[in-house]
Amino acid sequence: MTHDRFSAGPHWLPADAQRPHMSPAWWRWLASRDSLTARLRAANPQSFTVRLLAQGMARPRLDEAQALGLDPRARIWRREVMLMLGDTPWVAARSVAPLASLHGARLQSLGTRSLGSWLFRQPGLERDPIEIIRSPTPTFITAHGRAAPWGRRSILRLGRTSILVQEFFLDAMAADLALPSR
Ligand SMILES: C=C(O[C@@H]1C=C(C(=O)O)C=C[C@H]1O)C(=O)O
Repeated sequence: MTHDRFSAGPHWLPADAQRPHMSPAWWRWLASRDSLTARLRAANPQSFTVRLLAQGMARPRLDEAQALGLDPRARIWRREVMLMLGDTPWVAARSVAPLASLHGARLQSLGTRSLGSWLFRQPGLERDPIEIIRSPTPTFITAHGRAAPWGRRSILRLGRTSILVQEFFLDAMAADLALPSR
């Protein structure tokens, strides 16, 4: 099975290394360590929904395997969603977890409930440092919208379960929030 690739532009960099290249408005979205779902719901409670694009076993992308310290041939669980405000996709998210680390975490049964709304309720949740990428173009979002200038990722840890959560902000969100071009 070929690895899913995307032209990632420069590599994932620590948030602080990218901070000088972005506006404060983008920094507030990219660097927040709380739940993105909660922030989107606050932006428009009535119309936030999760559209499930794909979920199940797969092979990691090379950058995902490297972030999770996995052999690229390892099988992982992956979930791809669009976070919607009304009919508009604002964020494309791809979350990846090593199968061996799931330990019964009820990720498969999430459906269109937000991963974050479950994760951030778990006691003892830990979040690794956030990394940011400039101009990502992950293939799974091309049919649903154009990526805005930034994407972010971090590993969320719950006991022995590690989930690499990647969020790619879309142009429509930038337009709706009148966010600057970078
Ligand atoms: C991690 C969070 O959950 C959000 C919801 C996701 C989902 O439902 O698959 C994936 C990533 C996040 O954008 C969050 O709310 O911060």
